[in-house]
Amino acid sequence: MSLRLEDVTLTYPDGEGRLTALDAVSLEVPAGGLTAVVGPSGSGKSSLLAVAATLVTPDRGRVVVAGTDTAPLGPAEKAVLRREKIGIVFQQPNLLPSLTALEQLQVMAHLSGRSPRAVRDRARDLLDAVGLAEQAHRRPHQLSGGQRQRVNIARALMNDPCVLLVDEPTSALDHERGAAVMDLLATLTAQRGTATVLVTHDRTHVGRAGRVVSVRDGRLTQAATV
Ligand SMILES: Nc1ncnc2c1ncn2[C@@H]1O[C@H](COP(=O)(O)OP(=O)(O)OP(=O)(O)O)[C@@H](O)[C@H]1O
Repeated sequence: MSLRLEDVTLTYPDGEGRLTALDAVSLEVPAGGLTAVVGPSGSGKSSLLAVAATLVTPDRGRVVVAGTDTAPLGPAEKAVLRREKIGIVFQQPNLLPSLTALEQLQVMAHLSGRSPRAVRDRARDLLDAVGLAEQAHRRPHQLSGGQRQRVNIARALMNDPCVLLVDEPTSALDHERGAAVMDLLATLTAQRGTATVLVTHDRTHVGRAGRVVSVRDGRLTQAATV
C-alpha cells in the first residue's frame, strides 16, 4: 500500500495575502519504497510531511493513503486513519521520561484491541529489530541520542503502519549514528513494506534512500533514483 500526493497546493495566511508553502506537488511512494525529500530551511519539507500525515488539509489536490482518498474524511476519521495506517517519527523523540523503552511502545497500542501479551511481544520484536533488545527496560535518560531515536522509530511502527513519515532523523546525531539510523530506516522499509518518506536538509546520508527528491520554494524540482 502506498502514499500518493496529487497536485497538492498548501498556502498559509501571510499579512494581506497568502504564502504558498507547497505548489502543485505530486509524489508517489510505493510500498517498500524509501523516498528522501531534501531542501533548504523554509522550502516546504515540514509542510509536505504535515499534509501527508493528514494533520494539515491542502487548499488543492489529493492525499491518498493506502488507497484511501483522505479528502472526504472528517477529523475523527482522519484520526483513525493516522492511528491505523500512518507512523510518524518526529525530529525530537518526545519520549515519556518515566517510561521504559518497552513501555513507550506498549502505550501506542492501547486502542489497538490486541491482548496485552500480543502487544508486549510485538514491542519486544520491534525493539529487537532496532537493536535495542538489551535496553528494553531503560528509561530515556539511560539511553543515548541514537538509541532514543531508535525507540522513536520502533514506536512509530507499533501499529504496523502502511506509511512511515520521518522528520530530520539524523539531525541530532553524529555521522556514524546518523548513517546507522538511515540504514535502519532502509532495512525496516524493505522488511515491513512501508511507504516511507523522510525529510531532511542534510544530504549526507540520503544515498541510502531509493529515491531522492528536492524541494525548493514549495516545488519539487528534481527527482533522482540513487
Ligand atoms: N503555520 C504557518 N503559518 C504561516 N507560514 C508558515 C507556517 N508554517 C510554515 N510556514 C511557511 O511556509 C514555508 C515552508 O515552511 P516549512 O516549515 O514547510 O519549511 P521546511 O522546509 O520544513 O523548513 P525547516 O527545514 O526550517 O524546518 C516557509 O516560508 C514558512 O515560513
